[in-house]
Amino acid sequence: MPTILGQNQYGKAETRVVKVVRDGDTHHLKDLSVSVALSGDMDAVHYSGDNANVLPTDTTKNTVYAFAKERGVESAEHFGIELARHFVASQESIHRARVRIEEYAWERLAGHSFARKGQETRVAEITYDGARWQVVAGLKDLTVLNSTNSEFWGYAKDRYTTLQEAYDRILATDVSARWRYGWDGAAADGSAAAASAPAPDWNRSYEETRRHILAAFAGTYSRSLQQTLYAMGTRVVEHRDEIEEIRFSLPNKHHFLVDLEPFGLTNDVADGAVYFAADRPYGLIEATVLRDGADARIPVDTTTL
Ligand SMILES: O=c1[nH]c(=O)c2[nH]c(=O)[nH]c2[nH]1
Repeated sequence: MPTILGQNQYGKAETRVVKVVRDGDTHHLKDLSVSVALSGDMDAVHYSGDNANVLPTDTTKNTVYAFAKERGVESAEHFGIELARHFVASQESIHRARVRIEEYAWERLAGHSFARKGQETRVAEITYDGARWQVVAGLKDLTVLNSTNSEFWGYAKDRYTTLQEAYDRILATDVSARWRYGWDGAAADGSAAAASAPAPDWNRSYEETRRHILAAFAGTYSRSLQQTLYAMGTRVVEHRDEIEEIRFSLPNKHHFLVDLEPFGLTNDVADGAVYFAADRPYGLIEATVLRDGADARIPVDTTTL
């Protein structure tokens, strides 16, 4: 044989598992990406396509979900130890298991509302034509999640609709928002004297707008992400006189309850539910909320800003 097989390993990479444990109105969240790599007696599958020693990668994924349900996720380390031991102990052909885990940290906004730890990106776009200013500020990658108080049902259905109605789902998004300030540097009499119209306190405005967005996200009982978007925009425009319009681009980061029935496990939202966090495709919900009478000037393709 002109070749021999060298080091090899296989498994499922980046299984995204979210576990929500409810303690009354206080929910506890674990959010992991788990990558399993197995190795052992794998000559035959490579040399001749004999799969007898191959525990499917699909099974390693299922095991991650089932273990999250049955054994819980006390820590990434402990969870990884349980998994690695299981694969080596239960399959004669597997001699080594490497489990890599990334854990995403969330900070609590309220009982069941969370923001991903790590600062979002603040953005600003300033335009000046020699007479007037336009300032559009915003943020992106502010990841938030409500582990309850979100429903989606009563939607239009056609022959291609398979989505099940949801009465208690996870609502998660990466908030991207752009807001336009009314300030244009003009004096009250309309003359373009930049010095005569005081500019807003940009830093305070940013912090307050961010705070209102988060408060509206956490405080809105949501029947759709569209409704939550409108509530966030309304709250900003109502509380911040200096802002004329705000535009959101919100990916709907779907979290699906994992079907654990094949493993004899129930997976109920009320009892330590395990979710599959899908990354794509995602719904993308976008809209502008305007002060009544304001011009819509924020470009529609805000993500290029
Ligand atoms: O909040 C939602 N809005 C939608 O428009 C939609 N569409 C969908 O499939 N799920 C959801 N969720």
